[in-house]
Amino acid sequence: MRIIKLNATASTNSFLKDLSVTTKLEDFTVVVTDEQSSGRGQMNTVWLSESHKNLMFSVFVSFDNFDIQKQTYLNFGVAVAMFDMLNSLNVPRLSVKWPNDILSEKKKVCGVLIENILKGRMISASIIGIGLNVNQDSFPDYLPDAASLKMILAKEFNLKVLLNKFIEKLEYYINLLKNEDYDLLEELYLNVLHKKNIPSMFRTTEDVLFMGKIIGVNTSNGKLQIELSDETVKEFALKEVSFA
Ligand SMILES: O=C(O)CCCC[C@@H]1SC[C@@H]2NC(=O)N[C@@H]21
Repeated sequence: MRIIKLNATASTNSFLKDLSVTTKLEDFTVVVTDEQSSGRGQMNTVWLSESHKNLMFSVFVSFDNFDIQKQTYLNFGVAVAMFDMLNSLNVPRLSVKWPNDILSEKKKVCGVLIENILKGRMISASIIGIGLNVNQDSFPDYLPDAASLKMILAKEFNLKVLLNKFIEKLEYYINLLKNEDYDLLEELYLNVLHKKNIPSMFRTTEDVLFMGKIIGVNTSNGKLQIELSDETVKEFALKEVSFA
């Protein structure tokens, strides 16, 4: 593992992606920063994080023969790695909200943005971007569902120690992925999936409300599978559905 420590950058994902174009990177090269001016989230959202208080980093992982159709398993591995690391710190009531938000006490403590470098139908490398809310004291009112580890556990954490612990876990789960241990990755992910098998109210993008329960994820397209009251199963892509 090689760690590149920056004081400030626009986005660690962008920095690492640019670096990978000009430099041959070894697996688990990490770019971590104290401050991000254009942190990016999923679906073109903005990732806001107080400088020096939280972890903002990206990890480079290359693949020999990794079909883009299997990328859901990479998502499983990254989410489970973060769950596992936080669980080892006794962070309470942890779950993974599909696809890869990590919740504690129903609040989001970590977001993941995976960006792939493609060669045809194959993923030649992935940039795994992680924003982990660690020592921030509060979040603005417009982010009512966000929290930090400090807000939940009432103590501060050393950022470097957490980063090292996570990379150790990530190496383990990426190994499972490279060994094509797909069923195990799916099982581990489904075991910690938020609201799995619990009847819940959902809202579609068209503002339609419906009852259903999450039963799994379609591993070939990454969509969330929700079983409706009449036992039919519907699949939803990111942003097509949310909890009501
Ligand atoms: O929940 C999300 O929408 C994903 C957030 C990912 C944020 C991290 S912070 C480090 C890395 N660099 C970025 O620009 N984004 C990711």
